[in-house]
Amino acid sequence: TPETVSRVQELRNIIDEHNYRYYVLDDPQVPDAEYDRLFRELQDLEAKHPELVTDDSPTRRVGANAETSFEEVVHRVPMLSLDNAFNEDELRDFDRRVRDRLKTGDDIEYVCEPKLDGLAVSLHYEHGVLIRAATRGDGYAGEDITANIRTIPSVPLKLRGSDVPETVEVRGEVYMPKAGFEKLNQTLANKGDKTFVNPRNAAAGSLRQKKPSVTSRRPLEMCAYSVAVTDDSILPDTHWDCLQQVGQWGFRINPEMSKATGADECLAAYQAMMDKRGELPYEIDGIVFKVNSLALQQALGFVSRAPRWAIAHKFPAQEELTV
Ligand SMILES: NC(=O)n1nc(-c2ccco2)nc1N
Repeated sequence: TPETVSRVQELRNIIDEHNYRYYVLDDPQVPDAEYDRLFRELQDLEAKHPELVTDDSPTRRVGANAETSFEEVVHRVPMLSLDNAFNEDELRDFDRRVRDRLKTGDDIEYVCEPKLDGLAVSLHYEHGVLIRAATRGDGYAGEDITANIRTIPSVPLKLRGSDVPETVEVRGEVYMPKAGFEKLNQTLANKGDKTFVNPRNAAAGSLRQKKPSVTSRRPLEMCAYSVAVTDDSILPDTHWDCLQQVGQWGFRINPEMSKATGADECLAAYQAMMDKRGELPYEIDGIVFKVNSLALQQALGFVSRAPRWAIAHKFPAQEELTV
């Protein structure tokens, strides 16, 4: 009946918004019991009216009998790796190369992002619906891990809001928070199973599962860090504003992000991030500085394997620090 159809649609919108508040903003608006009641009502209605079920329903995160195909996916825009800076001089060299290439004496504004130590993924949305998710692979082609990615609560199955582009590709890092990693290893050890060496391996192993139902039981999260491809819809003209837009579409963006102008401020941001590294709930292995202006990014382009407009300034390896 029309009432059922509208109730199903209303429940989906309400549940999507609660998921966004809970998993992306870490700021739930209702107690879990209220959420569970709404979710069960939607499940019951969908069970009674299977013809109403759509792939982007919040009840469809773990595909019924979906198996991950790991088919090859060619990236429309290559997912290139980042060049590294290991010390202050190399960071200053990067900033100088940027200014020399742009033939400007002005200080450059950068966005400073913690470099999450997880797995880079690329998510493709058409008409606001998640169509395909792929690993980075060799940068030019990766593996299809859509069924597994769908099980991650902080990955929107449908972009939030009304003005979403026809096609958009959002890239980010899938990672396992430290607490979830410790708990998973404890569970594995209790079962006599092999444990993971670090959260990055645990995230990789969890995304490599053939069964999405296994992935869905792993504490994975995703943080978006770039928009790669869109139709001719207008994107903001700075990387920072693009990320705010991606946050509005329902993605988690990193709350530790900041802006810095010139090499000195970048180095201050590097030190500040290193100082707070221990208390972050996830592992990071550096800070990524990206030229904020998309026009300047365009002008700088990429060298064969890495963008000229970004650098990953790595921390000393963790074990060295603990010695
Ligand atoms: N791993 C990580 O957190 N990354 N990686 C990039 C990146 C890789 C290529 C362009 O940007 N950005 C961030 N925050």
